[in-house]
Amino acid sequence: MEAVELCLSNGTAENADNCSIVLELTENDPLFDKKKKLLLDKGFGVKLQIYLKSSSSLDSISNTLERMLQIGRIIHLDEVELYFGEHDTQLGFYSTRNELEALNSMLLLVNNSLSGQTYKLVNVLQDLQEAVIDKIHKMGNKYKVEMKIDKTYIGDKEKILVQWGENNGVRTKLEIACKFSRFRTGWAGLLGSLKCVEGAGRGTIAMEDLKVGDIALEIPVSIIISEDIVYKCDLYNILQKIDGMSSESMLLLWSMKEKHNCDSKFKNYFETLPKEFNTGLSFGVDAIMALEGTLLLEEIMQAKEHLRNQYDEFFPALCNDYPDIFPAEFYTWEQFLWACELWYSNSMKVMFADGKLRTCLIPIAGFLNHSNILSDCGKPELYPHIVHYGKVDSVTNSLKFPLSRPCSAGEQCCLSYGNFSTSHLITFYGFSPQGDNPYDVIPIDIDVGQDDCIEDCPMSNWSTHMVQGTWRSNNHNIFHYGLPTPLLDYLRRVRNPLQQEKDLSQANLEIELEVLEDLQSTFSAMMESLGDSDFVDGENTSWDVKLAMESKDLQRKIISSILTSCSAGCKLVESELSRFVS
Ligand SMILES: C[S@@+](CC[C@H](N)C(=O)[O-])C[C@H]1O[C@@H](n2cnc3c(N)ncnc32)[C@H](O)[C@@H]1O
Repeated sequence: MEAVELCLSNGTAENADNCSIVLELTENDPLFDKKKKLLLDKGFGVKLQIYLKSSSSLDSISNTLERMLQIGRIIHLDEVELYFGEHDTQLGFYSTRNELEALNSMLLLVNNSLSGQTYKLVNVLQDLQEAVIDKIHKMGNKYKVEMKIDKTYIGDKEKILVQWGENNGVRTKLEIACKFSRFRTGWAGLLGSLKCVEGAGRGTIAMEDLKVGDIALEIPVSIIISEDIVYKCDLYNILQKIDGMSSESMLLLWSMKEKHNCDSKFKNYFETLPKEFNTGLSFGVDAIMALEGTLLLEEIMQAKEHLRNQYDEFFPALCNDYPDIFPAEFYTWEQFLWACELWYSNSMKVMFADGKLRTCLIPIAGFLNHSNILSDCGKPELYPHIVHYGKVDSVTNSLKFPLSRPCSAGEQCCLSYGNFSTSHLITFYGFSPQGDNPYDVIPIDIDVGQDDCIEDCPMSNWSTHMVQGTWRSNNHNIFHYGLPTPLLDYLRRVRNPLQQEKDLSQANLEIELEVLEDLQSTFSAMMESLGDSDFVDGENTSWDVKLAMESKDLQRKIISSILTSCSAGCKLVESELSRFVS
């Protein structure tokens, strides 16, 4: 899971009747040039100082917020959103994830500006704060999810862990549910749509109505499992002498032994962990065979090879040299894989008070599931309740999980593990999100040399190119075809480096045809390598083969959409070209 960092900075009070808030795109943003270009195109700079007067009316506050939001959205775009570059012109935003992050950054800026202001300015800032929260609420009404939980399913081990946590200073407004189903209300509810979540295992449910800013969960640093724990144990003296031994590897080896330790401080935590994680790293032979030709197969094989090399580096040497400290029965390849799956699927990156980022296991917080919601139009969305987490509060020496959007009593409270593709989620977390995931992209292997870069045009300079299902695009017109502009522009430039205007000249149209035919042949070959569609017999198919086939079908669906768009595009271009012939 990834921590989210803010890249906006806030300003200071100007005088008793004015204050300003500064929004800034920081230069260490890896997408700085591209975002800067977009900001300039929209008439903004990379730094914008917004002035608020104590006499500001509600209308002017609302306009100010809209302006701040336009900048905030661009600052919070991720690589995929920036590459595919389209935003929903009807709704006026890019994605629920982006909107939620932009709104919450605004809220943080306003909250920070509130301290130390004069009475009059506090009123204006509070109006702005309310306007932001109102926008967050309005977004949420469309996606209201209700959870049906059967409390008899709450397990004893989970109850004991929560009790242990509370005795050690954990504060929680969430309870653990072991089995639940959910159905959507709101527009979708009116349509009578019923959605069950299957296979998400345990999750966290709000015990009361939680507002934006409420702390859903607070974990003291003393019960967070981080590298500091290893430094205090008997393994450390040996591990520290091994060249290239990272703190992550030490933690893996520590957890393989600690789970057998009856006197462990974390015994209650280990008791709640599954015996098997069922991620892509545990796929059996049938599932691997079913994956032939897929990106998921590549991802799983690469990850497994890396882990196998790591295992072979340490074992059996450590068991042979120090059998008392590394008993062979605790350090089998299967146990190593279990520990890797634990750390991949349950760890979070945490910034500690000393400014160091450490990968940690966090008891109780480990029950938080990844947000995955279907919007009213059936589009799956990343819409987490908790966005900004992962930084230790140095005053309380605890990790807090504040709400970025409301969560009603009885609703599942989720965070985001990151903007991951389905193949990544299957490989490292063992699940495939519902419906169509915006991060399901197929990278295109083009060797983009330095000479190909256009210095003044950051939006055209991408070191990697990719495609996604063309059903996600709103623009299937000539010169677009539902395909990403950076890719099309790159392929056009390869054919004619001097092309400037996208007009309907014969030379341009001929290039369009070549580009589309080129893409068609690349993707036809990719489709062929996937073979025919497989039949899934729901009841008799194992979990891994089911996931493998789902993932293969998804890849087929994306490729098929590209082929359909290329062929529709060719027809459009040919029809324009026929004017020249006649
Ligand atoms: C950090 S744990 C969350 C708690 C977990 N559900 C449990 O029972 O221990 C991560 C695991 O939860 C499951 N999970 C999380 N979010 C999910 C989702 N949106 N859909 C399906 N499974 C999910 C996956 O198995 C994932 O590896």
